[in-house]
Amino acid sequence: MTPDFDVALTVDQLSLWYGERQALHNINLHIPRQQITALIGPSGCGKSTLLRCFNRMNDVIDNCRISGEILLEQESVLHGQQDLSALRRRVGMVFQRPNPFPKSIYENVIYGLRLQGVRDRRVLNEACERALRAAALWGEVKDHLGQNALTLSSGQQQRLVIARAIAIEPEVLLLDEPTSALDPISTLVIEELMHSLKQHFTLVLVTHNMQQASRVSDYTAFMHNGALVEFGETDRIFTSPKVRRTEDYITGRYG
Ligand SMILES: Nc1ncnc2c1ncn2[C@@H]1O[C@H](COP(=O)(O)OP(=O)(O)OP(=O)(O)O)[C@@H](O)[C@H]1O
Repeated sequence: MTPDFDVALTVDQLSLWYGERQALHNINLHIPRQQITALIGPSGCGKSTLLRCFNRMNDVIDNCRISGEILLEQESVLHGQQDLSALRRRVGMVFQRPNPFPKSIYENVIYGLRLQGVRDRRVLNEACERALRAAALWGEVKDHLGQNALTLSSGQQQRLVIARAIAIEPEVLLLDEPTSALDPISTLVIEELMHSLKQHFTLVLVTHNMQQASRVSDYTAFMHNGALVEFGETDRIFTSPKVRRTEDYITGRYG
């Protein structure tokens, strides 16, 4: 069925196996452009596995086999001529634990641009400021960009990692439980940040936190046992789910 929104990613009959064990079962899903889509579901249901398919992070896992297709703006992600580093420039990722490099704040942010061969100091400085502003960190770090990134608080480190990811202007940003290692205040800061980032990027968020999914996401996909059970606008999923299993999960009856 054609969705009534602009599509950034199309998942078409996607199945995935780790060795003999099937972890994703025939997933069909459209991820809306410049919106936040939350992937929710009980532990082990395949949320992170699906997220990792979007930038082919599963490629490094031995015995991982995939069938079906994912399209990024109509181009094949899984097959075809897609170059992995080009794909990952278009589809950035932020993990559960902040993982800045043991370098200065400045060098962290411009890391991807340096890899791309950008040398012009003015271009790098502007990109650094732009990314830090977009990641709501500029005000806190602008006077000590040379400081080692590991001296920042975890909440600041996570915003720095987001700045690093967006400095190269990806189309899609994948967020795998980005606040689960953070305190409630840092969590709220990142949630507000996600809200502003969707003006420029498509966000896909894996979260265990139902309040977070309902607070920040526009669309929600509920997964169970490797299958997509239900997808729709977040307000609808949380107020009138069509499937009993979704209702049981979001009302805390299991998971
Ligand atoms: N590298 C791997 N090798 C083998 N099996 C894996 C691997 N990664 C995940 N799995 C299995 O695939 C299934 C889905 O895991 P996945 O991490 O995607 O679930 P999840 O919904 O993100 O879970 P959680 O919420 O606990 O992070 C699980 O049964 C898990 O044990």
